[in-house]
Amino acid sequence: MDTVIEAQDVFKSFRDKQAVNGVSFSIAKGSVTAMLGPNGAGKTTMLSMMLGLLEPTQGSVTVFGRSPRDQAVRERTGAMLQEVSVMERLKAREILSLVRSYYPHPLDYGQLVQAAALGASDLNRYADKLSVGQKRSLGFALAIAGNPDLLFLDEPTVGLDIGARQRFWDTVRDLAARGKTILFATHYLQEAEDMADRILLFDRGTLAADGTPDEIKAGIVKRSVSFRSLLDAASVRLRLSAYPAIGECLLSEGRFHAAAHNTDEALAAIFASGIPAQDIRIDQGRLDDAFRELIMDHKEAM
Ligand SMILES: Nc1ncnc2c1ncn2[C@@H]1O[C@H](COP(=O)(O)OP(=O)(O)OP(=O)(O)O)[C@@H](O)[C@H]1O
Repeated sequence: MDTVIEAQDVFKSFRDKQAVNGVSFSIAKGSVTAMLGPNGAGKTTMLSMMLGLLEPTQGSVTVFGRSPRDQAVRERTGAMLQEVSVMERLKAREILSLVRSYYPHPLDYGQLVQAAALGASDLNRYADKLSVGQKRSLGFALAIAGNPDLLFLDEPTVGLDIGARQRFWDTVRDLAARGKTILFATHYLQEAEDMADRILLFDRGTLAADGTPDEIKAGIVKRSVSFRSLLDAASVRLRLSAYPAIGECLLSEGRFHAAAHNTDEALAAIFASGIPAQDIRIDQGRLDDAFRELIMDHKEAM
């Protein structure tokens, strides 16, 4: 594995606040990783250390085998942070050209305009007069202006409408297909599930989980089979109790929900039990349930 980022036992404290508390991971070249976690979990602090904007209090972070502050590393790295500040008294097109000129091998101007999704008249406007969403799209174009090998995005789609969000992820997909390494922090579980091949789940400064979206779901998501039946709850539970494939069976709003690790075996058990079951559904569980559960388990363990 070609390692692009290596974080080893990283701690970061601000006065008496422990923002990152012993985090280790490595990021492989060409991977798309989502950093998930509730507010204040330490995602931005971790990103800032990978960008060389903050120094760890303890532990080490290397990018391309060097310090994130190294000039050679900075030239290969792009970042879109939560607060996109645009230079005053410069038009959008002027900022794009200026930022391109900082880099030895910038992306094509046309590609940047496409990523910024700005029309000719908006490109001619002063950047500080653009809407919040347009500023963020411009911020994204600036992040990729240097044709970076590594891209950091901190909650990149906040404030973008559906169309802009779609365009944004299409561009990210293109970049990933070209072997770029991408790390993004998000609160949107669906984005993490759709876009990332790996999720780092942060909770109060530590890593609560690390795996593919499927692994995270498989580890903790409760699958169940639900159905309606004219039989009463006691009879249903009594009949199902003979089948180890079925866990707890709850009755909610007229539906029985039978917990099961293997829903095929659970279905077979329901049929074998002779329970007259109707309107049978299989629920494979959802990532946001998994996420909530992980955070809860993690809190209890701490
Ligand atoms: N410069 C700072 N000085 C003091 N405390 C800070 C500083 N930066 C971050 N913190 C604290 O460190 C903790 C982690 O913050 P961080 O911004 O990394 O979380 P986050 O996971 O990115 O949250 P969010 O999802 O809200 O952006 C928080 O309690 C925050 O208040």
